[in-house]
Amino acid sequence: MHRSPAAMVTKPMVDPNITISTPRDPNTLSNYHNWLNKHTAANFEIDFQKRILKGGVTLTLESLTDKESKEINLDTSYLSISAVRIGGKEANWTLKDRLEPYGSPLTITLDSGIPKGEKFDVEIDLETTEQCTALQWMTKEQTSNKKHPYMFSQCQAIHARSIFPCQDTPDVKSTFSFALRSPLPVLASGLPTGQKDYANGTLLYTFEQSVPIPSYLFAIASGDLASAAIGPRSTVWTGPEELLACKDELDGEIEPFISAVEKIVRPSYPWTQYNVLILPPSFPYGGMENPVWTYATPSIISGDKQNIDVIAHELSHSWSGNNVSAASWEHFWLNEGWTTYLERRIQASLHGPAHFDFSAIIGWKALSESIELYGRDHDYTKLIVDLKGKDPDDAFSSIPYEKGFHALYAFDRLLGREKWDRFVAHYFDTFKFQSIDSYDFKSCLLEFFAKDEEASKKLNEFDWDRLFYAPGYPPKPDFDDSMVKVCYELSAKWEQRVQNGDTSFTPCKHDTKSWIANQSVVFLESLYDLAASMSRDDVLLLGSTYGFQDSKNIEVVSRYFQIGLRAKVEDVYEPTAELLGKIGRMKFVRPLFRLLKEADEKLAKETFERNRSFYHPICRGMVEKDLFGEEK
Ligand SMILES: CC/C=C\C/C=C\C[C@@H](O)/C=C/C=C/C=C\[C@@H](O)CCCC(=O)O
Ligand SMILES: [Zn+2]
Repeated sequence: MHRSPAAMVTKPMVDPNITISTPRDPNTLSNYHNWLNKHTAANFEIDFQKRILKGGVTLTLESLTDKESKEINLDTSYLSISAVRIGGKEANWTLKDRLEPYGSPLTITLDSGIPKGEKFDVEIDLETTEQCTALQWMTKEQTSNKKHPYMFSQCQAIHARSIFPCQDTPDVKSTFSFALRSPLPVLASGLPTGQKDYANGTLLYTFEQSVPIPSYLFAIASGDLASAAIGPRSTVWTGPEELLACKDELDGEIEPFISAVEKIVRPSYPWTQYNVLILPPSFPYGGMENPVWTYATPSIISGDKQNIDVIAHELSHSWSGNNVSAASWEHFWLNEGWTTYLERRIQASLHGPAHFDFSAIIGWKALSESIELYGRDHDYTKLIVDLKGKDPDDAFSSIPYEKGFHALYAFDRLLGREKWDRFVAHYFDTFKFQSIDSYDFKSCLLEFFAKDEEASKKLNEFDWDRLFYAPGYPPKPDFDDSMVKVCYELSAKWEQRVQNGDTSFTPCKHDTKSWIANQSVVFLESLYDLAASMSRDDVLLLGSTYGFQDSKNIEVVSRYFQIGLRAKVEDVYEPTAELLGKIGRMKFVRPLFRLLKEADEKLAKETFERNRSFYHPICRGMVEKDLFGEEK
């Protein structure tokens, strides 16, 4: 995702007089070092009319101290809580003042401490509110067939607390049961266990997640959903009108991905089913690795199977992130770096090694854009970031993905593939079902090779401080550039034409004929700097010759619009505004809005206001900051 300087405006900091004394994770107000959430039972009615969830949660907590703590602090954000019970009796509780960006801690005071290891249930009755940041509610008019309303959640990074009180930290994992009443089909991040109790046009949908998961992997969705099989343990879910296109795109693709990862990691796929929910276009990310059901943007359904690498990525999270989890958002690279690495290993295994390098070259471009936007010395360009008092959403960029990938790929090359792969299997097996930080990763690697003199010498000489704390670019390896060479050769010809008026090169549709869509992406990205000097004729010729302007592949058409906006070619302004009303994936929306603002600020702001309710609350907030800064 691209960042604009406006998006980096610092938020009000937490009150310095309040100590957030939790080990490892500074982004929770819960005292999870005193109490540990072991199981979460979520019981909600999905009220489409009021746009709220109403019901409650029961948290099974274990005391981690021997009667020392009498206070339980849970994360909440914009919740309406009506009762808290322990052992069936009303407890003494209060909702403290809001502390940006972490919300209002729910403090429950006990009459007496609880012996270490003892477990008890805390029942909380609540409703979500209009300000909930985790849920998007859509009217039936906002859906594609306009027949039924729709709702879905996105809890990463710290939005679960706006659905239910919890220890909202990836350092805590609990099993989950879900009981969700709705007039429309429901999905959740567990295995389905049935539908029952028909009442007033609604059913109770139940799910169980017996693998402990962190709160950010809590996920629910409900709407007019249909499903089709896409593999022996996989189904795709989406609106009935979109189902066949989604099935065609994904059918038969999942099992080869799973087998490719299982060749290098352990344990085998731990979540029983791997299903995909294709969401409405306002879904703000490419994909979200919710267990059992990956949530994905419809923009990956491009009809050419060219964007299903997003699914390879989300599936890889089944091991990295969902099973072995970063203990705090400061070590997010452990989730995303490993996942990006595994995703590229899948591509190499299915399509050949050049695809590993091709994807890494595209990733390097995304990395450099993020680093340049933040500035090369910015703390958020480090592998381990300092998020004390910060909102993790503000630190999100391609950096943990790509710098994380380079950290791991560096060890792959340093140790050699055979040794490294032995460690990869060991790492995922050692830390399965746990939350770890970068230092756990380091000691695991050092210990694994302790008896291998050659490997251990290399690892001890390795500059770990630079890896973890140096801002800016990581060392750039030599990539196999066979797949990008043709793209750069064509862009060199365009450069000659644009800058030196060299008309001996006549663009022709055959220039890109044998390319895959991502080669067009590389080509367009390589023209980005040149775009500022391109004439209207050049831009229109580029779009019409290669069919970029009408491409159904959003990765391609959005890059083409970026060129047109950079060149200030008015012909692309309206089509850009139109696209911005059809897609809410921030990867596309934010750079397009930023460039549209530079080209035509009025149109950019009008386009945002017109589509305000279409965007997901996370995207809405980010674009608002990008367009209006602090002025709103
Ligand atoms: C150093 C950053 C620390 C923490 C950030 C953690 C979460 C941030 C948050 O904004 C949530 C991100 C969710 C991402 C989901 C999926 C991505 O893989 C999508 C990537 C962009 C895209 O393809 O659309
Ligand atoms: Zn990811």
